[in-house]
Parts: sequence; structure tokens; C-alpha cells
Amino acid sequence: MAAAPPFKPFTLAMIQLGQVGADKSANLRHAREMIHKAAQGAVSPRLMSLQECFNSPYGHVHFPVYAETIGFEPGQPYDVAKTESESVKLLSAAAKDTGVWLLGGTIPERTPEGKVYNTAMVYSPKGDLVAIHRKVHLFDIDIPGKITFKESETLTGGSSTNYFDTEFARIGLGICYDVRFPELAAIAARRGCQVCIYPGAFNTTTGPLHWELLQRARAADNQIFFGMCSPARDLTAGYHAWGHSLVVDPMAKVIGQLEHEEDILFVDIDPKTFTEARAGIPVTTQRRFDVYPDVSKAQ
Ligand SMILES: NC(=O)CC(=O)C(=O)O
Repeated sequence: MAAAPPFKPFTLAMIQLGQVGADKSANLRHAREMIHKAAQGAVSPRLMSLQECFNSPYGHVHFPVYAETIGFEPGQPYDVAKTESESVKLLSAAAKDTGVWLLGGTIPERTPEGKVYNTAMVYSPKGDLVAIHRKVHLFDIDIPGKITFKESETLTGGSSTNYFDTEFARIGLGICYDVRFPELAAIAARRGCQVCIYPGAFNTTTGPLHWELLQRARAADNQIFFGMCSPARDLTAGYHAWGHSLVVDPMAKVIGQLEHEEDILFVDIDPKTFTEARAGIPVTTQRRFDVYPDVSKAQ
């Protein structure tokens, strides 16, 4: 594995979209407008993120209907010009036009074998698709009287951990429910990620107690910056997202958070906090892998 890029200061933008409805073209148009708005903000971001499921309503019945073929293979060249995926075309053009790294939220992806994944894509400022992450842990829960959700009705879980390198940081990837499984962020951090960003969509049942808690926990466990980008809340939709897109620093301090309406969060990521957290509380050098296994060596 190559060494992580030197960690440099940068501004991160979390784009919390409202208006995600049944009309995919309208969803895509709105995402493009908001990406351009974020890029032209008072502080120029170097990296922008969209939310989980930004081009379709969130629900297992919708995934197969909205699914697109991406055809990305890690390590293989990928020609955006040859894709039929309208979401890939839009995200690639938006990254290129703005000249900003873009974590393009997630979309339902259909593979040639007919499997459907919940997939995040990352575009470089040149518009190249450089990484994907398929949601590893499917959101299957049942809280009687509150929420029942079963992604596994139509989705398959991804089977790899993923990160991407920019000129200012190594960024670890996950999607929403993945945050409840600390191994994923631990693996990313031990592979040199200074920042993890997960597009997500918690809800009004799980969000109040767990959204901030889990992100602060993953940041503190690993002494990294940790952020999740959510959809805005739409009470006319079938799924009531929590909103509150959030970024936490390596001391587990919340350094930026939105409310639940459509908005854009700009956060300055300062490597000094990362260095100071690790120097002051040196858990990253005090682990006892003679007592328990190192999960990052498992794959
Ligand atoms: N939507 C998810 O994947 C996860 C979620 O809402 C939760 O864990 O709570």
C-alpha cells in the first residue's frame, strides 16, 4: 500500500439536498445546481459530498427501479465518455466543471450479474471516476411501531473496504449503516486515512440518539476527522431522513452541523488537530495486537 498523502488543510462542503422525489432527472438537475452553488461558496471547497441516495427516493422498492450500470473496476481504466449512466455523466461533468473533488453521494447500482448495490462514487477535479464503495452493511432493522426497513429485500452488500487519495488527504469511505460497525473506520484509519466521509440517511427514530454519537465515537476511536452527509428531511416522503449533516474532529468535537432543511455545510479541516490529538492521547501507538487481532490485517 502506498503511503498516505501529506495531510494539508482543506475546506469540505457537505451538500444536504431537499427535493429528492420520484423524478430522477429533476433530482439530478437539482444536485447539479447545488454542487455548483457549493463550489461557488464564499469559501472554496476542495472536496464536496452529497448524501446517500441522492437520485432516487430511499426505500428498497425504489432501488431496482432507479438502478444504473456503472461498470467501474478498481485499478482498471474507466472511460466516463462510454457510460450510459446519467448519474455518472452528471457527477463527472459537475466535478470537472467546478474543478473540485466530488464524493457523489450514493445511487443504486446494477451489475451485469443482476445484483443491485447502494454505491458511492468519487470523482477527481478532472471528472475521472477514481473510486467506488458499495454499502457493506445493509440496513435491516425492525423497531416495532417506529420503523421497519429491509435493504436486503433488493440490495446485495458490498464486500470491500475503500478509500481514495487526494493531494491533501487520504479519505476513507463508508455508507450510512456502515458507521455502526467500527471495524470499517478502524481499517481506514490504520491504512492511513486522516478523514472518513460516509454519505448517510439516518431517520427521525435513530437519528436523535445515534447520528452524532456514532460519528463522534468513530472520530475518537481512530483520532480522525469523521463526517456524514444526509438528505434534508421531507415529511411528505416515505422515509423521514434526520438531516443534520455533520463533521467531527479527531478530538470528537463537532466542528460543523446543519439543521434538517436543505443547506450546505462548509468546514475547515485543520491537520493540526489531528497531529495534536494523536500526540496528546497516543492510542494509535498503544494498541495491544498481542491481546486482540488488528482488523486492518484481515483482508
Ligand atoms: N439508513 C441507514 O443505512 C442507517 C440508519 O438509518 C441507522 O443506522 O439508523
